[in-house]
Amino acid sequence: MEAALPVTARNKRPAREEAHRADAGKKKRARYEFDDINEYEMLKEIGEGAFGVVAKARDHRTGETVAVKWIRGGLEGNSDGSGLLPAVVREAGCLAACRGHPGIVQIKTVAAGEDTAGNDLYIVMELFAGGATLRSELATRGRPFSEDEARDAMKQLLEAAEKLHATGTIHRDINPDNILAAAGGELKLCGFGCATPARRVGCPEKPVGMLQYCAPEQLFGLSCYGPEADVWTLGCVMAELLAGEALFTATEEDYMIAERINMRDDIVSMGVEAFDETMLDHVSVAGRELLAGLLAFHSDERLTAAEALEHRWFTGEEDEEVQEDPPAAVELEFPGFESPFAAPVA
Ligand SMILES: Nc1ncnc2c1ncn2[C@@H]1O[C@H](COP(=O)(O)OP(=O)(O)OP(=O)(O)O)[C@@H](O)[C@H]1O
Repeated sequence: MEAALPVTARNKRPAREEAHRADAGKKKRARYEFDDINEYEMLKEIGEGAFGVVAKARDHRTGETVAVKWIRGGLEGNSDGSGLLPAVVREAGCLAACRGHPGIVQIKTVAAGEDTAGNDLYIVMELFAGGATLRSELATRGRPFSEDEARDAMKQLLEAAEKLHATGTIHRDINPDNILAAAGGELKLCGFGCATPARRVGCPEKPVGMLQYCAPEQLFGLSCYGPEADVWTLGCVMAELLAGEALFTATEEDYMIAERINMRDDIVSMGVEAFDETMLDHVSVAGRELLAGLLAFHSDERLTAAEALEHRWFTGEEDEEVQEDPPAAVELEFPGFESPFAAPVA
């Protein structure tokens, strides 16, 4: 950790209300209404984000305990959309659009402080008690989720994704580190730093988010992708919950080497080859069928979050159907590679 969060005193100065944007050397002013970070007393660091730490804090005005995500240099932005400010505005905007949904961490406000650290911004959120993530939860258990537990978790996550996608946003960095987990099984999606309005065209060529969870269309470097990319990552999360291990295990270095020598096919194949098919043998036919729908190689064949929630793995409509008409083996088509889900139907 490079620096500790500043412990602020109450009401040192009024809130900063103006952000400065550099525009080809000359300054432009963009007006944002920010809360005053000096109204919050930082109590304890509870997590680390890409641009600063997340801390438990108290709002002096209300006495409420909140989570404050510190974004170093958050006020810096350029007119071409680069820099952190546009990203913070996107993150805060995505969170604000999802306000009220129980599966998404709730934003309260964005704060700045003239006298704390020049260009820094702070996203103030509801505090999700416990500080555990799905990653730490899996590590603590030391065993996979049962199918019922995985169903409960995936329902919450798919409902959160359904809401997010309905607002026209993609998260692009769903992975077990960005899913907060409470002891009772309640989950909340966080880590919206890569979130962006869902666009079919104009996404950056380089994949964002953790590469092991990136959809094939991102890994292939396509510049057009949408909410289907989040659905793929949710498929990776579902497989990880049921297997107790990550689905794709190629390292960032493996991916980088493959990318550098322009072997984009290898980028995906490395992940698939690293996957041990037997890890999901115990999963029901309906569960494997849903996984295949979430992990459809071609994005236009992938289920949407809303469609996935209608799947019989959730609705429980499978038993009669299975007895009357057993479904064919669930297969995933990875061009050129054997399907990891071609296990025989139980
Ligand atoms: N509202 C919250 N309540 C409790 N803990 C939180 C909250 N938000 C984040 N955390 C903790 O802080 C960690 C980092 O969260 P953050 O949102 O910064 O994710 P990130 O993905 O690292 O950041 P970024 O989205 O900027 O890349 C989380 O893994 C979690 O442990």
